[in-house]
Amino acid sequence: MPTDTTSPRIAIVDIAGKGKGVIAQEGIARGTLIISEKPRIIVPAVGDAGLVKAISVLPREDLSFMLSFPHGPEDIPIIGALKHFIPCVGDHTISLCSTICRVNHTCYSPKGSPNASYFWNTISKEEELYAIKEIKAGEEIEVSYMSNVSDFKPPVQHLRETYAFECACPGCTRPAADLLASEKRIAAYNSFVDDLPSRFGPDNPLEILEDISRQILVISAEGWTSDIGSRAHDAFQLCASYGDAASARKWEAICRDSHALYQGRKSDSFKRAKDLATNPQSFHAWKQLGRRNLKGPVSCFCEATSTIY
Ligand SMILES: C[S@@+](CC[C@H](N)C(=O)[O-])C[C@H]1O[C@@H](n2cnc3c(N)ncnc32)[C@H](O)[C@@H]1O
Repeated sequence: MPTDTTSPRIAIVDIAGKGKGVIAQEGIARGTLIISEKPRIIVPAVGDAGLVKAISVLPREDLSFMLSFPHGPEDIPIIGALKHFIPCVGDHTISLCSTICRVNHTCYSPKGSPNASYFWNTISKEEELYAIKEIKAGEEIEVSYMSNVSDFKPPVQHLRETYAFECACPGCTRPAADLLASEKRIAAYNSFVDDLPSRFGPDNPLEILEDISRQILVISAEGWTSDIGSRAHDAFQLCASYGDAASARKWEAICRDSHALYQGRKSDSFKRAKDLATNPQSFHAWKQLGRRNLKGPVSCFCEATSTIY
C-alpha cells in the first residue's frame, strides 16, 4: 500500500450542477493522503447562541469565503451555507477548511461509491482527505457525506433535508424497487451487527465467522466497503477469544488495512489494529473462550474478504 507522503496536485473547479468541486490534476494512488488541512474558520454549531456573534467578528474575506458556498432558497445565506460545509462539521463547532469543504458528495451504492474519505485527526487537529480508490487525472474527488452504515437513512431524503441538495448519483437514481431492496439488505445487515455480541459464546465460532464473511460480501455489494474493517475486527475478536493467533492476525490485518484506507495511518483505530495484528495475544479477552484452531476455514473467508476493500 502506498505511503502518506505524497502531495498530489488537485484543483478547485466549477462542476456542473454541484457548484464548486475538487478534481485530481494527476493520478492519485489508493491510500494516498490527498490533503491535510487546518480549518480556515471555526464557529459554533448552528443553534448555538454564540454563532451570530462569532460570525459578526469574522474578517470580510472569511465572510465572503462562507458566502461563496451554496445555500438553500429558504435559508438566511450565511447560516444556510453552514449546512453545506459538510464534511467539516464537529459536534459543537463547525470547522471550515478551504479545500476539503469544496469536495462534493456521492453515495456508497451498488452502482458506484466515493473515491475518497475524510477524517478529523484529533491529534494534529487537521481534516485529512484520503484516496480510497485509484483516482485518475481529471477525475472529480468525491466523498460520502452519509455517516456510517449503522446509522443508515435513505440518502435522497436525508441529503435533501440535511444538506439541501438533490443527490443524482448513480445509486440514488436507480428504480424505486432497487432502492427499497438495498434498504432492506442494509437493515438486515445492521440487525446482524447489533445481534452479533449476543452470539459470541462457546458454540459455533465457525458458523459466526462464516456469517461475518457473508455479511461483509453483502454490505460490500451495497457499496459500503468502509464497514469491512469493523466486521473484520469482530472476526478477530472471536478468533482471539479462542486463542487462534494465526487466524486473529489475518482478520486484524484486514481491519488494519481498511482503517488505513478509510481513517488514515495516523488514526488511533489504525494504530490499535496494527498493534493487535502484530500481537493478538494482547487482546483483553485472549483465550477467554478456551482454545480452538479456527485457522483452516478462516483463511479462505479472509482471502475472499481481503480482495474487496
Ligand atoms: C461541502 S460543500 C461542497 C462544495 C460545494 N459544491 C461548493 O460549491 O462550494 C457541500 C454542498 O455542495 C453541493 N453538493 C455536494 N455534492 C453534491 C452532489 N452530488 N450533487 C449536487 N450538489 C452537491 C451541495 O450544495 C452541498 O450542500
